[in-house]
Amino acid sequence: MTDSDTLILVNLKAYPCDPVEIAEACATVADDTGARVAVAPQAAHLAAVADTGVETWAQHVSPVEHGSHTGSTLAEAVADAGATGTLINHSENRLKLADIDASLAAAERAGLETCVCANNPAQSGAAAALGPDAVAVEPPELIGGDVSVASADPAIVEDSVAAVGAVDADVDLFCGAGVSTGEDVAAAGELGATGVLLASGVAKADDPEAVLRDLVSGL
Ligand SMILES: O=C(CO)COP(=O)(O)O
Repeated sequence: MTDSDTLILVNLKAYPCDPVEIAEACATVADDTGARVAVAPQAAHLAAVADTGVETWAQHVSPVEHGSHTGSTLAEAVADAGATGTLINHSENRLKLADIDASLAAAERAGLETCVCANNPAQSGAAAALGPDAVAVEPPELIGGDVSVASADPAIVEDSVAAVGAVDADVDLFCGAGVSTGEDVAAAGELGATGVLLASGVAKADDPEAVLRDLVSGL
């Protein structure tokens, strides 16, 4: 990857890390290098993370509007807290097809950038048909592991790029699972991805800033 628009999205999931410390490291590395680095914390930490100045994403928005929806993650509330984008249908928070569509509508209503996650090329193409800004292919069996999707299963990335491009050339294809080094980022770019999603490589690191500097070296 050589494009500074390429996204490195750090999903903090529910890891026991300090979201503000990681957000500050991401903001520092983004400022120093011009790389696009974003953080997706727990919903309750969105405002604190956004206050660091880093690009902030939600991990999920619910397929609802304002109203009687206890326990939901309202897209407008996420945007008010400072998020500018959201994941939808992450492998660890799968939705029904109609709910992916309604979550996309909610995110668009709130002005959020959208990335729908998928397991494989067929799902990637189907997700692209719903018109998100991006689709992220993340093979569930590689999530949380040490081997990056781009080296363990390059065909899944290339085939997802093709599947998404065949449906809608305006939809970006990101990839994720096991990404933790600049080499992994470079390999993903060579396969046609314009962004990477990663979690454990940064959230579990002793020195998140050092990992981030290595990651952006692959752009
Ligand atoms: O699920 C992921 C990002 O959304 C990937 O997680 P890991 O980077 O821990 O494999």
